[in-house]
Amino acid sequence: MERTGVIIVAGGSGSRAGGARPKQFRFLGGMPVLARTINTFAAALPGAEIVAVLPEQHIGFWKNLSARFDVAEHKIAAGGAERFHSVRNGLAALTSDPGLIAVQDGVRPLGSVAMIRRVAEAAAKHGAAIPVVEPVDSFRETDGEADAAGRAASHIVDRRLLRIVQTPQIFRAEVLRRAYESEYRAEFTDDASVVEAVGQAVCLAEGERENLKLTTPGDFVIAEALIAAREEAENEEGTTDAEHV
Ligand SMILES: Nc1ccn([C@@H]2O[C@H](COP(=O)(O)OP(=O)(O)OP(=O)(O)O)[C@@H](O)[C@H]2O)c(=O)n1
Ligand SMILES: C[C@](O)(CO)[C@H](O)COP(=O)(O)O
Repeated sequence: MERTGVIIVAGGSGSRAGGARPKQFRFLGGMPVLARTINTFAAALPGAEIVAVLPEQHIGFWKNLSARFDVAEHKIAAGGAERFHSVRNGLAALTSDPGLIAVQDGVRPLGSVAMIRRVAEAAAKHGAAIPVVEPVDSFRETDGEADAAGRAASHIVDRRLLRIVQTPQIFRAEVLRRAYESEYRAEFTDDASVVEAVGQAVCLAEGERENLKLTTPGDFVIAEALIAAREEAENEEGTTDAEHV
């Protein structure tokens, strides 16, 4: 596997999840969310340089918290105003000049080692790859603002054409670095949108439905249940599942 740098963006405030501290520091199955994410990447991509991007005001807190757990080696960088700026700060903190760079949401702790390696292999082959899953709901696009009664005209969207986008999003290093020289635009909600804006085609790799982004309080309930089910399955087998850390 080509040498890979990993930027784990955890510089957000977690406003939709609520809680006393940003969601990346909350506990899941007895361990901080961010520690789980870091350890999964260390297992998937041995020897990778990992940078965790954190809200500046929580860097000291994370250093104390992570010292209490077995967390893989990682550097720390300060976050920016938007996810885009946090990725840019993470890029500046990578020192090992890797061939590939993976960008991962710190709050997606449940993806498997196999999936991460699958996306990395696709990126090495095509220059840019992201994990996606097929939606299971129906979608409507609204045609404008809702009226005073809350009614908006809308039309059905063909969901067979849609994919739900996840992370890690992995790119040839020079492609990602060049793309992040762009000015920030509000439609840059992920890294694929940034690299596409400079002309790079993005390969879609198979994601995982369980690769949840912890966004709202209910997501934590689902994630706890998934972790408990995995641990139970591992105990029943009497082995350690190397697929999930
Ligand atoms: N300025 C920002 C904003 C987001 N992120 C990170 O990007 C990932 C995905 O973002 P999201 O789930 O939207 O996290 P928050 O921005 O923290 O959540 P919210 O929008 O609810 O405040 C998270 O790991 C988050 O910490 C970041 O590094 N820097
Ligand atoms: C990067 C991402 O997780 C891909 O699905 C997503 O776009 C992040 O969105 P958010 O606005 O930061 O929640």
